[in-house]
Amino acid sequence: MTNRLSRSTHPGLPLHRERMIQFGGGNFMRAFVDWQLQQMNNQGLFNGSAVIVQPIAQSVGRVAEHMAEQDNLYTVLLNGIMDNETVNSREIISSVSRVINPYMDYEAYLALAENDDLEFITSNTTEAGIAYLPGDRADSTPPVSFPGKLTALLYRRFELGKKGFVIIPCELIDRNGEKLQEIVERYAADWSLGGEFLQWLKSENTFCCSLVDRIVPGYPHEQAAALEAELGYTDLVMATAEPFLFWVIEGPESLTERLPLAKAGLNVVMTPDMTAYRERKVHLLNGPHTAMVPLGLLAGLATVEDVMNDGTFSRFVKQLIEEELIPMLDLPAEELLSYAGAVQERFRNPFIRHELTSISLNSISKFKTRLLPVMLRYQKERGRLPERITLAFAALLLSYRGDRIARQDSAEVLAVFDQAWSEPSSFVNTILGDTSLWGQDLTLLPGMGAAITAHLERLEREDSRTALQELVG
Ligand SMILES: NC(=O)c1ccc[n+]([C@@H]2O[C@H](COP(=O)([O-])OP(=O)(O)OC[C@H]3O[C@@H](n4cnc5c(N)ncnc54)[C@H](O)[C@@H]3O)[C@@H](O)[C@H]2O)c1
Ligand SMILES: O=P(O)(O)OC[C@@H](O)[C@@H](O)[C@H](O)[C@H](O)CO
Repeated sequence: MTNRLSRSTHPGLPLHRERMIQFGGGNFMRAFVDWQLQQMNNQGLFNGSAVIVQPIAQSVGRVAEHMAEQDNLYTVLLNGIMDNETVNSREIISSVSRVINPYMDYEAYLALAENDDLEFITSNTTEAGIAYLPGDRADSTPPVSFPGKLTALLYRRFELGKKGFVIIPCELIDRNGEKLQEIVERYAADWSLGGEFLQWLKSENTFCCSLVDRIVPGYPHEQAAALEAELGYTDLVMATAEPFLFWVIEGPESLTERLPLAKAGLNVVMTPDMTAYRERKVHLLNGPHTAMVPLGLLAGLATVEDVMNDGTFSRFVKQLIEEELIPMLDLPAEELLSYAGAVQERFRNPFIRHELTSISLNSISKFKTRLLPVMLRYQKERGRLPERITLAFAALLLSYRGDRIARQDSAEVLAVFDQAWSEPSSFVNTILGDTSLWGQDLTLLPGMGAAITAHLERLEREDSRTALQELVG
């Protein structure tokens, strides 16, 4: 039994002044944003830490408690192949100062507004976090939603007559910075915070849209005991990640100096327009992830690596990318092919276990943003449906019957499926026609109903591997 990681087991690790407020202390943020702060600190380029704010009442995975027990230290383990070299690094991250739970200590949370050193705000509260919650109140301690909490903090900062923040959300939603700003302004209006505050919000604060990319499977449950022996200490919040990292920030040129990520050698791009980067990533990385999940799970596969090591499945992924996704994107084909090649290498990473079930969370909304737009464009341009996306779509609908694989989605979405599956003969029509799921009536798409019906029948008759084999050869 080893000792718990702490500043006693590792004396001498630097303590930095707080320069960033970070909403959400999940695996991703700790292995992405805080890991990057650490790299800048290692080179003397930032000399700052992040103070994490817990965005919801419950501490997911008891991260807040474990961080406190470990003096806010934790380990990031990077495993993979980078520039043809095997990377297996372990680093103790000391760039988080503390975790504030605003549900337990709201005053400590609001007191962040007093600290002039704090100039950046980041967040990852999952796709669900950047949302307007009708009825959220200024006098709740704290307001329920993340944007509500942020509005309260910004208002306190304004009242103190201090400068604003550079705000960089990392949630995987399109135009995340703009959406967050929109909701903060809506609360400012709802809560009658006044024209001067609105003016300060706009002129003193910069909301940047951003796009993040790093695969972070998180806590290595299966290897935890072996790692503990290797590291010589116990760390209940260590996180595994791939070495690859990419962060696109749509922000002013001056940010390059203030947040010297690129100077520290990190793969970070500051750009006035991130649209092309977003399309490339969402459709060529997240899209195949979402397509492989139901097909892989129905065939009994467990991880992304299992999918890539299976001849039939990896052919499916390659064909999906090259024949159905890339031709529908507007960037130069050569650049897309090179990115897609790198993505498939990352999917093959032999050192990390990326569970299909962890990607499956909220698969319906993921299908809508990651694959449906490509499917619609393909149908429009080619006059027929893309076969691979359509088969994956059918597998997804089947998986939402809930009898063969476990579903992870909101109660509303599951209720729609339960209702639709209760009448199997009309299921296809009901589900494709549900505009709350797809934003449009998919029964109107020529050939869609018939294709989905045929695939569903086939997936019931044969397993998904056989169905795939017929398709990909
Ligand atoms: N893990 C990855 O490989 C990866 C890579 C890129 C992006 N992401 C994104 O990061 C997000 C978080 O992933 P993770 O691996 O850190 O997960 P995680 O479960 O470790 O952390 C989730 C975080 O979100 C917060 N949260 C959960 N529900 C919320 C809600 N309704 N409102 C506000 N906050 C909420 C939790 O408090 C926690 O801080 C994912 O949704 C994904 O969009 C993950
Ligand atoms: O994180 P999610 O659940 O939104 O999506 C699952 C994966 O597609 C995603 O985490 C990717 O691994 C990540 O976006 C890579 O940067």
